[in-house]
Amino acid sequence: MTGICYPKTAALLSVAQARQNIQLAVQSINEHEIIPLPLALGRVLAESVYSAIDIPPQRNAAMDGYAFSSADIAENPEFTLQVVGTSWAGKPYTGPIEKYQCVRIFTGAVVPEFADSVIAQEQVTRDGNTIRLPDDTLPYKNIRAAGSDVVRGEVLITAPQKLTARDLGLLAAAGVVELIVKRQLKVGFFSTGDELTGLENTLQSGQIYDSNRYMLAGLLNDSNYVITDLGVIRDDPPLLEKTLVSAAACFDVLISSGGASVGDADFVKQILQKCGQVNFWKLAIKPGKPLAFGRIGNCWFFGLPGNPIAVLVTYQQFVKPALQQLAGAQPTTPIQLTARCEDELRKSPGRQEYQRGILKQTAPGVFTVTPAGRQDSHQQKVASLANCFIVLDNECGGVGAGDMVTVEPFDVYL
Ligand SMILES: Nc1nc2c(c(=O)[nH]1)N[C@H]1C(S)=C(S)[C@@H](COP(=O)(O)OP(=O)(O)OC[C@H]3O[C@@H](n4cnc5c(N)ncnc54)[C@H](O)[C@@H]3O)O[C@H]1N2
Ligand code: MOO
Repeated sequence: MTGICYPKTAALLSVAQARQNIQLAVQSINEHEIIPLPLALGRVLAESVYSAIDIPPQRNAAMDGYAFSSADIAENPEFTLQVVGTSWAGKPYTGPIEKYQCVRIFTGAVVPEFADSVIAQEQVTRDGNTIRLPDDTLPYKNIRAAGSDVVRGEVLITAPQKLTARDLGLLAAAGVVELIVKRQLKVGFFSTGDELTGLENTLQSGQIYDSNRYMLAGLLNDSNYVITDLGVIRDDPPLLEKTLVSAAACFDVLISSGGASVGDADFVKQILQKCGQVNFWKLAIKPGKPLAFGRIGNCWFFGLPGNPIAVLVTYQQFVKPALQQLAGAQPTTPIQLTARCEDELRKSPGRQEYQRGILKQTAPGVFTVTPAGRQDSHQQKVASLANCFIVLDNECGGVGAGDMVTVEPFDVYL
C-alpha cells in the first residue's frame, strides 16, 4: 500500500482552542429583569447595588454589659457608677443621665449618646444599682460604630456578581428589596438514538434507558437557567432537522446528546451544517471527541457525544463556561490540584484525557488520587464513585504509580 499516513489526531482541535473558540463566539445576553431579594440566590447581578443606609445604622453594643462615659471613670477613683436604666436591642434608652451614672445594655442595643464605652457584665461587680469597674478598665471598648460594616453610598455588590447566600444577607442588611439581574437563559436539551427508551418502559432487546437527559438536567441545575426537557428524538434526519430548527427559535441554547460521531445513524453535525453554522467538530479530548458546537439562528448549539461520560466531561469543560458567559456571569474555572497518583494510569498520546479518580487529602494541602475504576466512556458507576477528574495532557503517554498528576475536584470552581 502506498500513500501518506497522517496521524489520526491531525484534524482535532485542542481543548484550549475549543475553549477559546467558544469564548470569542459567545456574548452575554443584554436583557435584565427585576426580582425580589428572596428569589435572587445564584442569579447574576446586572447592575451594581449601593447602600442607602449606614450598616449598622446606629452605634450599638458588642457585649451584654454596661454603657458608660470614660470621663466618669477618669475622674472617679472609686470606679463606681450608678445604673439608671436599660438599653435593650430594639428599645433604646432615652431617659436622662447624670455624672457617674451608667446604663445596662445588651448586645446590639443602641449606645446612648452620653456613653463612649461598654464594659462586659462579667468584668464588673454589681451591688444593687451600683457597679464597680476594674481598675484596669479601658475606655472606648465594645462599641460598633455606625457604618463600621458599610457606609451609606458605598457599593454593596458589584455587577456581574453571582449572588451567594452571604450576598443576600448583606443586601437584606441594607434593606434592599429588589434587584436588577440578567434574565434567565432558556436552555432546551434532548437525546437522540433509536436504542433509547423512557424509564416508564421495560427494556426490549437492543434498548437502553436514556440516562443522559437525567444527568444533563442535574448538571443544568442553576437558577440562571430555565431548562426544558425535549425528550428523545429518533435517528431520523428530517425529524431531527425539524426539531433542531423549531427548537432553535425558542431557546438561547440547545444541547443534544448522541448522534455526533461518524456512524450511519449519526446525523447531528450534518444537520447543524445544513441549518446553521458549525464552529467546530471533533476535539483532542477523551472522552468527548465528536463534540459539535455551532449555532442555528440566534441559538447556540452543543451536540454532545452520546457516551454518558463524554456528556459529563464536555458539559463541564465547554458547555458550563459557555452558559456562564452567555448568562453574563464572570467565568469560573475548575480548581486544579496536584496529587500523588497511587496507581499506574494507561494513556496513549494524542488527546487530553479526563480520567475519573478518587481524591483524598492525607494531610492539609497534601493529596493522593486513585483511578475510580476502568475508564471506558460508558462506565457511569465509576463516574458516580469518583470525586474528581485526573487531567492528562495530549502528550502524556501514561502515568506511573507515585507520579504527581493534575486533578480537578468535581464542582469546585474559582
Ligand atoms: N468509527 C468511529 N466510531 C466512533 C468514533 C470514531 O471516531 N469513529 N468515536 C467514538 C467516540 S469517541 C464516541 S464519544 C462515540 C460518540 O458517538 P455519538 O455521539 O454518535 O453517540 P451514539 O453513537 O449515539 O452513542 C454512543 C454511545 O452512547 C450511548 N448513548 C447515547 N445516548 C445515550 C443516552 N441518552 N443515555 C445513555 N446512553 C446513551 C449509545 O447507546 C452508545 O453506546 O462514538 C464512538 N464511535
Ligand atoms: O469521546 Mo468518546 O467518549 O472518547 O468514547
